[in-house]
Amino acid sequence: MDFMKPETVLELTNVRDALVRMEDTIVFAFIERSQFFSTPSVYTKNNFDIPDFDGTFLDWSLLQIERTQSQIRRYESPDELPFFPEQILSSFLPPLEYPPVLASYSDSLNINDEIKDLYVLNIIPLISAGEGEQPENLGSTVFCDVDCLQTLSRRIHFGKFVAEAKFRSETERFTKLIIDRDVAGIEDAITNSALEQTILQRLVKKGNAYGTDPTLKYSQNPQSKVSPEFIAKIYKDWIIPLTMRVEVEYLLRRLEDEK
Ligand SMILES: O=C(O)C(=O)C[C@]1(C(=O)O)C=C[C@@H](O)C=C1
Repeated sequence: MDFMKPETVLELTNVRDALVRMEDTIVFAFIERSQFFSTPSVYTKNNFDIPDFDGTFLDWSLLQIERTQSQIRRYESPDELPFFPEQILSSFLPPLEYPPVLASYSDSLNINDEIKDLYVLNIIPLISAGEGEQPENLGSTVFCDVDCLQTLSRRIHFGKFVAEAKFRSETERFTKLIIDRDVAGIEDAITNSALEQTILQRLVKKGNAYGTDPTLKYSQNPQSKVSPEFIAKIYKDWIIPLTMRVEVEYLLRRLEDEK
């Protein structure tokens, strides 16, 4: 996929290849986070006395990182969406002129708040080293969280590219479903259960392979760092359903923007 060449972005096979590649990034991000305990103090609002800031240490860190990364043009890329869209900065570098691929309302479809909440509530308990915290690891923990959140956000919002590719290849079918506001029909049209099964099975294999020291492969009991079953569960319960939600929400508005 090359965002300068829209035809490559609108090819569903290319979009799916990118999603497969992101599995690696997500599995490794979870493995990095698994070194640390759950660390509740970084997710508790105003637990630390942060000057001029009302929120959690995670929020503060994420915001500082986004402000820096916005200046190196991270959010000009059509596949990156900030958690704090109102507070990012513009870059001193020349603006990037990507040819538009997605509909004009695409940036306003942003479910990052929801992704952050479910990450803290549901994903951390499954991937962290256990309950509790070590005071010397607050920064390292949050750094891993930012990585996990950015990669989850990119993966889930990639649903927009999936949806655009599907809309263009079956415009008539989707146009009818959109006019009828037929959410169940849209869900049905975008679901590929066989592909989901393949993804979940591959994740268990990746979790095992990436999370285990390869030199211990033939030992009695090589321990994987994050349970491969939990990785598959996180995809099944949250990542895939939210990707589909993004697809549906994107499609429901798609006729506003007939190009
Ligand atoms: O690849 C697709 O067609 C998608 O819609 C993406 C995705 C996923 O999140 O991986 C979501 C729903 C489908 O059932 C299969 C896969």
